[in-house]
Amino acid sequence: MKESEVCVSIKNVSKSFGKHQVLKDINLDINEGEIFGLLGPSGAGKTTLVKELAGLDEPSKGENYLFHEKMPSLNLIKRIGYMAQSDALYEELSAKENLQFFSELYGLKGQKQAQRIEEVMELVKLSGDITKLVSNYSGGMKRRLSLAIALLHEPELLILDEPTVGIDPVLRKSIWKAFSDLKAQGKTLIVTTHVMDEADKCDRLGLIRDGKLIAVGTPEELKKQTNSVTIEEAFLVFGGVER
Ligand SMILES: Nc1ncnc2c1ncn2[C@@H]1O[C@H](COP(=O)(O)OP(=O)(O)OP(=O)(O)O)[C@@H](O)[C@H]1O
Repeated sequence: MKESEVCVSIKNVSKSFGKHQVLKDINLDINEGEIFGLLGPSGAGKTTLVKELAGLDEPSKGENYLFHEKMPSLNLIKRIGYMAQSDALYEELSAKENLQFFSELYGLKGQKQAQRIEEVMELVKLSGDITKLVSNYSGGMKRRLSLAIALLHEPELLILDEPTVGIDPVLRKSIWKAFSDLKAQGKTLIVTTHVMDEADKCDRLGLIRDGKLIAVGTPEELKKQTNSVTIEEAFLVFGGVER
């Protein structure tokens, strides 16, 4: 089998906000074509790390490389799709107008734009609500629209911060199916989550606690190494909690 190319390389990354060190010497490679889950409790540093990968923030120490280029880099913007934890949508516009606005930013025009808008809305099951104002969307619908926007320009790397928060289990399942279809097309996905059953669907996981990467491996490896039945249990063992 061909060795997969490294897509994301995090090298000795630390981040402090004032005196508060939020990321502590993180080293991690993520390969092309994998679904990589960043798992950790609230406040562990997941958002801080993915924001850096998306080019929205910079480390205090160390470097992040995407496609062998140091971030932040404007060259890479078109190759990345980023879905933030809080939805960055124009509430006073319809979903369609939001999609058109972001399409223009990515240089998608005319027939191609119309086609992509249709495809992504179909994927997140919002086609029937495309003309509604975003202010009339529910929280879960806004999440799905944000995901649709992140997918518009068919990025090679998707960075998704808690993509399924507020989404019901049936739809969550179809969204995870969409993730594995994207992976099958050769895309790379980085997904932050604190939902343990989602963690099991990732190819590999990075466990983050108090800004430290405490373990990396496939869900099976992590469970085996800790003699655990669930990822939740494995997480606790890696975090030093007595069972
Ligand atoms: N701009 C900022 N200024 C000061 N502190 C910050 C800033 N951004 C994040 N933090 C702090 O960094 C820590 C990590 O936050 P982060 O959002 O990365 O965690 P998280 O793992 O994504 O948590 P959650 O799942 O709740 O989003 C928290 O203590 C947070 O308060």
